[in-house]
Amino acid sequence: MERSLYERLGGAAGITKIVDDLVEAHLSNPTIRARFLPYLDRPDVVAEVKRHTCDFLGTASGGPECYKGRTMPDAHRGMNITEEEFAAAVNDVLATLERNNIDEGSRAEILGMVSSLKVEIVDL
Ligand code: HEM
Repeated sequence: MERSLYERLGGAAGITKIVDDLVEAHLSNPTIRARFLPYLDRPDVVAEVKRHTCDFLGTASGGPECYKGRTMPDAHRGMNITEEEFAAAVNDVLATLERNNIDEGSRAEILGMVSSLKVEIVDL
């Protein structure tokens, strides 16, 4: 039987590493870094958002986690995130997965999931 996406991401430990790397990638990405810089003064908030993002990925990939963060529209409402910013964030996701040796099929699955969320995140 094929391994679940959760297993292919390396389970809880693999996902934690991916989310840590993703935040670093966002902070180095000129298109979106300004959105995340203010959080550097709030390590408690960063920890909470990271934990939510791990649970979000865990829940979406078939792991035992249960996402208890806000809905995507609630988390991003009022930010006026542009299509360009959304594309930059997706690029960070794909580059981070590749850097963590996640196979191409799994990367394509995540690209599909993330792309489907665009209407819940952009222009709110
Ligand atoms: C690619 C699709 C995206 C997904 C799957 C996603 C997912 C998430 C998740 C799960 C959270 C945590 C929500 C919570 O703690 O309740 C979050 C928060 C956040 N996201 Fe996104 N996001 C995406 C795109 C973006 C983009 C494009 C930006 C900005 C350029 C962005 C900026 C933020 C910020 C600043 C927060 C923290 C909000 C706060 O705590 O006030 N996100 N996102």
